Amino acid sequence: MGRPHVIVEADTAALAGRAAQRLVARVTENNGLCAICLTGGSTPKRLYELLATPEWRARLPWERIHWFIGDDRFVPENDPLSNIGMARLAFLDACAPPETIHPIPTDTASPDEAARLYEATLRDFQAHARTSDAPLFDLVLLGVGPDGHIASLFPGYPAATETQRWVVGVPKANVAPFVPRVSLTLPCLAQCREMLLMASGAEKRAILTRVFAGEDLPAAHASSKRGDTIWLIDKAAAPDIGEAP
Ligand SMILES: O=C(O)[C@H](O)[C@@H](O)[C@H](O)[C@H](O)COP(=O)(O)O
Repeated sequence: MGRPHVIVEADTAALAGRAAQRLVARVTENNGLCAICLTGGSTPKRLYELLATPEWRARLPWERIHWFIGDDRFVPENDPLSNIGMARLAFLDACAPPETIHPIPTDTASPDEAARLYEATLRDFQAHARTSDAPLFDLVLLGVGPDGHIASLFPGYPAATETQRWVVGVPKANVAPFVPRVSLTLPCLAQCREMLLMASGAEKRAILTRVFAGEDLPAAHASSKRGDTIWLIDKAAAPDIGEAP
């Protein structure tokens, strides 16, 4: 990848505020139905909680924003490991009309079956709810794991190099304890006006150094094919790559 566009904020609270501003900007520039792809993890949780506060809640046209999830564990939504469950608790259930929330269907027979159904949901949404020239998503949010994974695309596993399918089952990966997962793929995540990758804390500095050096890692291959790719990080996570713009 080329040198990424990097925004460095002072701390996690400032990072969440900047992410909320960008989300509002993406929604405001689209007068039709908006589509936002959420992610799991601790960093975005701060953003989600911020969106539920009266100040930010009032700034969003909730009835025309549709919420998807970039990956999830194959567990019920009320399991503490569920990404959509976390997002529901943090803001969706309080703010978003139920029909605008699109979870990965984990009450199905297998992760592969869930992937097939979710891909059909996404393709149907793009065909019928988006205007013909719009990419699938207005905004894709992502976090990065210490091994350079994004969503559930782990380095060295087939899901990370999938080129055709939009959603895949992830039956194993080198994390313990592992729970089978379902993940959007790089070609699916790339269909967005903005990809916003968030990372905070000193424990992310080493992996960001490797990603920004262009190592062969899923996080280094993640980019928007239809718009901007932005890394939003805090000072503690920032590698020594020069001054932020
Ligand atoms: O379900 C998950 O855990 C995510 O989808 C995963 O890709 C996450 O975004 C990264 O592991 C970063 O997580 P943190 O923000 O918690 O470090």
